[in-house]
Amino acid sequence: MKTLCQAPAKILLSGEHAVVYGSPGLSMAVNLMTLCQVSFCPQDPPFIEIELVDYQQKHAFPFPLWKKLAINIESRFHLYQQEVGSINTVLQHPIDLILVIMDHFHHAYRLKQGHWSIKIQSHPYPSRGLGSSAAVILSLLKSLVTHQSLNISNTDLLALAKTIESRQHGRSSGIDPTSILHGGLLRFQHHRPVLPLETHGFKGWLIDTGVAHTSTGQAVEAVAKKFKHNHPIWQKFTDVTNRIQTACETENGEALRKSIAENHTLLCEIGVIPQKVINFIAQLNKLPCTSAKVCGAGAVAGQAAGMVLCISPQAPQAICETYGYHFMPLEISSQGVFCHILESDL
Ligand SMILES: C[C@@](O)(CCO)CC(=O)[O-]
Repeated sequence: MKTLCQAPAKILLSGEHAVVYGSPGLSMAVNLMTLCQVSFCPQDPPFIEIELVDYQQKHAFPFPLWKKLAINIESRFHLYQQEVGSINTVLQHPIDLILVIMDHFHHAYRLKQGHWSIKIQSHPYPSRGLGSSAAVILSLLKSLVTHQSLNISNTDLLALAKTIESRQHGRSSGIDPTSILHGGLLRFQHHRPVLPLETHGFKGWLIDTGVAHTSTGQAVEAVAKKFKHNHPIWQKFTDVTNRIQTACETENGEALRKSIAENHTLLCEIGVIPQKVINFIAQLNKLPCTSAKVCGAGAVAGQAAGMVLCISPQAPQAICETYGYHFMPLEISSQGVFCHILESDL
């Protein structure tokens, strides 16, 4: 069998970092696709071939080697959990994420023995807070589920995706995989059902400030050191998220822009927005009917912070040109991850 799975990217309208501490978050799936092509041949000797198109890498692992490498990664994760190592020591190479996905899938559902061939290609904006790891995780898990004809609930799939994403983020709230699985705009909160929301005539732009100098895991780790679980800032995030949700539901553009600006201020307070991006957003916010915020984990070092979401009727061309930033219209993906069967076994 041969399959092709497509997973959208995600942006956060509100609640990044705060969701890790139980606050609600609002996330939106966007039309920047990660592609995962998988073929399986049961007759061949057990073997996993992996091509990472973005890194121009091809790897091949006999089953015992893959399992040994996966055990090493899990050991590093346990050291991180015991506060012996930093989160960045866990997944050390792009291939490590794939090995961990295969390993966790195998433990949960037993990977079929045979020749697996996996090819993954992300959209052109990785490491910008668009949920690239979650898109890789879900597109590959969905591929394996399709190949093995498994009947797995969304809850079980998301629990597995969140466990795997923790190897990348340290603490994963699960908002990125949830958003990528469902598509559209949704409200996410730990221990609460996911609430799909209408997008109405949501108009915005995505502006690329460049690859964040620190990973999502490092940003989450740095925030956790300064802001504990019971810090009052998380309630402020909750309040602003509720206001953004109401503004979306009532199509109140002015209230939406005001709350997006408040959310940006909170992100500055927790220290995940570099000064250059703070200056840039201040310029954007001076334009009529415009407000902007970083829409992923941000960065705790360097000058770039990944993607900025700019809510505005007009394209932010002049200011982006001054900063040398590329921008594009925001395109919502109403559909979450989905798989096509390119060749069946029959
Ligand atoms: C920074 C964070 O809150 C959002 C990343 O998109 C991490 C998470 O919730 O897993």
